[in-house]
Amino acid sequence: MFPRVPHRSSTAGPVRTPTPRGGSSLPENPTSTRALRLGVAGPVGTGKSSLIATLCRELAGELAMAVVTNDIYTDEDARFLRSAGVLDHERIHAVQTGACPHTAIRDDITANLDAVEDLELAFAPLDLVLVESGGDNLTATFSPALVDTQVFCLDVAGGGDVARKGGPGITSADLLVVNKSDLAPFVGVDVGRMVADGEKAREGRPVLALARSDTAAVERLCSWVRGVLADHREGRHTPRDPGPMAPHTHAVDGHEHGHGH
Ligand SMILES: Nc1nc2c(ncn2[C@@H]2O[C@H](COP(=O)(O)OP(=O)(O)OP(=O)(O)O)[C@@H](O)[C@H]2O)c(=O)[nH]1
Repeated sequence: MFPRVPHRSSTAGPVRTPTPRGGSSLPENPTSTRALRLGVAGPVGTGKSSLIATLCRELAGELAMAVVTNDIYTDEDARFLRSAGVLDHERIHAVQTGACPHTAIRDDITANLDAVEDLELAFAPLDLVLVESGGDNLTATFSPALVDTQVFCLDVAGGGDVARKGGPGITSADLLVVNKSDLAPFVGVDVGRMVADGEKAREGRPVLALARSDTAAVERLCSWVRGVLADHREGRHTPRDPGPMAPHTHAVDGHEHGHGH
């Protein structure tokens, strides 16, 4: 896809000179920081790939972007994004985790960090790299060593009570998205209630009700990304760790392995 490059430190350092881009309301990159790395996590099927496709569609005209996807056994999410035609195919890199998705975004981030850094070098200067986690459960969050900021995605069809159930993604991701709000009338969910539950759990951190067909909500999502990117460029953004998942075990090939996290 593109040449492998030596592994570099992932810290936000002066690795590039900014390129002004037409149409962006963002300030130029005064500190020459590397791209903002934005993770999108959440349970299976909540709309992570679609949210990333929407961000690419809306922002690729003003920001230089690339995407890393994670799937356990396939490259299906990368193929979905390539077929959506939202970015050049080479800017979308698939990581096959071969294990539970949180392993690759939190416990051993090497494959993802390599993919992010390869894209940043191959397409320098990039403004924004989106990293999609494989679909996991309510406890999966990104390591702050991999991404600078993270979105946790729920969807209304998963049940109106999910935002109340807590877990580090819901309570502490930088943005909680209550996705597919257009489906709420069909599944008997009160989106306002779900958003209020999320806000209560998050002590003021933002919650956004989103549907890809809702242009006002999509614009709010884009504005949030622009705001975090501006903070990142100005050195005002500090990556936060939403917190580890609970210790648990997985049965693999007849034996179990545990995660202490
Ligand atoms: N109605 C509606 N459907 C949506 C929306 N966003 C995504 N979907 C649908 O929800 C399904 C799952 O969307 P994906 O984007 O593949 O979800 P995902 O979280 O990436 O899925 P995994 O990678 O398998 O975990 C697809 O059928 C999408 O078309 C939305 O805003 N509204």
